[in-house]
Amino acid sequence: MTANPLFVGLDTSDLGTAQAIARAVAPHVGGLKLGLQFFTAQGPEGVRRMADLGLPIFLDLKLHDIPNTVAGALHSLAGLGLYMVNVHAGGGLAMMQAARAACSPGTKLIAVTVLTSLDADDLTGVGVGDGPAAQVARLAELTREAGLDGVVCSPHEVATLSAEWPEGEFVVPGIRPAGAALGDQKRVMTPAQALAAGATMLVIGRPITDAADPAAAAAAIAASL
Ligand SMILES: O=C(O)c1cc(=O)[nH]c(=O)n1[C@@H]1O[C@H](COP(=O)(O)O)[C@@H](O)[C@H]1O
Repeated sequence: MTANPLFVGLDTSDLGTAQAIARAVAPHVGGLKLGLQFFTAQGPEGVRRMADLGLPIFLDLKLHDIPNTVAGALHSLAGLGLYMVNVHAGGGLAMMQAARAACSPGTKLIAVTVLTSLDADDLTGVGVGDGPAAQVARLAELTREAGLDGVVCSPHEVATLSAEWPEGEFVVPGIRPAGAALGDQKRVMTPAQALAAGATMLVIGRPITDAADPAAAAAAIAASL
């Protein structure tokens, strides 16, 4: 874990916006998380520009494809000096093993278990009848077997998982300060609750980026930990 576990999620298509928020919150966060919206608009060059700010970068592309394609994508990312990248654990053991082999040695590789925007009803809709906790546990076990560094899970599962996998990385989105708008998130807790439950990284986007004063919002969250 980096010294400060708070990574700000910069979900914007605009490089200038991402740079401005990153500069404002830099004193209060441990790193930057760039995702699909940023990458589809700005590509690897945009990632390099963000890395110029000097903070660790978690590139959240949630890769999920056949093993050969995922491995190829990870080879393409080599050279960006990333702190962390992710794949979907639902891609299966062989895909995760191929990802492990292709990922740069200095980059942490983690797997998304069950998205924090899904609840038990949503899982039933995709054929998983026994709820988020059971599905997260199954996928975390598969992730560990594949030799990855850890998982993305919601704050609701992290206590059980971190007790069973003490050296694992537990990246936890679905974080909402008390009273904050949920948006599309369904399995949530506050930053302090998620950290106490065992998260090694907190990913927080809109509660910081949509605030009138992102620096103050990030500072308040950091102070609450
Ligand atoms: O892998 C992720 O980062 C991720 C996994 C997950 O299950 N849920 C989830 O919200 N995320 C990401 O975490 C960020 C959360 O953003 P906010 O909901 O705005 O705090 C977004 O950039 C999501 O893409």
